[in-house]
Amino acid sequence: MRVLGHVTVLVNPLAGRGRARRVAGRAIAEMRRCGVDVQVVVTGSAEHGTQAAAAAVAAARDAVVVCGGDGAIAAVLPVLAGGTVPLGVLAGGSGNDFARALGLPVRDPVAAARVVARGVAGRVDLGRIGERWFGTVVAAGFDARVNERMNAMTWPRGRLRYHAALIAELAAFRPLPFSIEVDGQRLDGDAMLVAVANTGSYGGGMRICPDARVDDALLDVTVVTSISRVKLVRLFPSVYSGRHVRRPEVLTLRGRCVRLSAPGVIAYADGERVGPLPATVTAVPGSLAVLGAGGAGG
Ligand SMILES: Nc1ncnc2c1ncn2[C@@H]1O[C@H](COP(=O)(O)OP(=O)(O)OP(=O)(O)O)[C@@H](O)[C@H]1O
Repeated sequence: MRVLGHVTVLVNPLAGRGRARRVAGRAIAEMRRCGVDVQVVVTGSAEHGTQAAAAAVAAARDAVVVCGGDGAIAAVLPVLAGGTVPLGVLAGGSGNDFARALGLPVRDPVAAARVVARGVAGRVDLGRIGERWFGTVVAAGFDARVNERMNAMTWPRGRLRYHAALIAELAAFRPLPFSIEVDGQRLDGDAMLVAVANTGSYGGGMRICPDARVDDALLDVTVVTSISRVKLVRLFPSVYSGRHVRRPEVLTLRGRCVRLSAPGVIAYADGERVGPLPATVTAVPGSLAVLGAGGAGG
């Protein structure tokens, strides 16, 4: 087996509420056992992650490996996008939707370490929202509001906080007047949410755009049109299977360039706050080299 020479592992200690630290311990030991020279940087912020990735590329390391979740991966995309230094992923976040979409191991740190050590990279698409790169999904509307509300809460912890934010937002939410343009085709109307996806899921397996593929050079768009709260609650469980897209109140679109506008609506990408709409989202085919990519679709 050919083994990768020198890699830098960036550990996000916040990811997965501490899970990344445990994953890092096991995965790094396995990489070293395989003969990889591993330099470890525990990063204190997303900015620190970006800087450490830039330093690794400048130092001609063979790969930048992120031990964290989708947010920590997003932090290194400005450095790695468009280049040849591959990203390695040791899934240590709560959701790990990017790793899932690439078919990388998300529950087995030793298996993830072996994928990195093998050193075989494939290229996948990324998206851009404005000037910012993303790997998974841009969310705007109800789901982004839940995210926004959850980030402002300090209690309860974990999954419960998500559900508490969801219920609170549901009580307050009104449909939003969106304008959506996909490759020049415009659609105006009230909607609960719009998601623009490079890969199929967000939030740890919620398959909001279930047919999105990371290597098709296209973005998938899911629009949940204006529906009652009761219908929205009923729709929610089907997002886990992706069956919601079969319902008449859900529209799906596909294209290379998506323009979104809706007054006062905040966009999120890779679970991180981007800012208020309007925004232009584009697909950038083959822009990221990833170790072990090419195993799965999503
Ligand atoms: N390299 C980094 N080092 C430290 N903190 C980071 C880094 N990258 C991002 N962060 C911050 O840590 C938070 C959590 O990061 P991350 O997304 O990696 O884990 P997660 O939220 O548990 O996983 P997921 O996004 O897959 O659900 C981010 O919202 C961001 O504020």
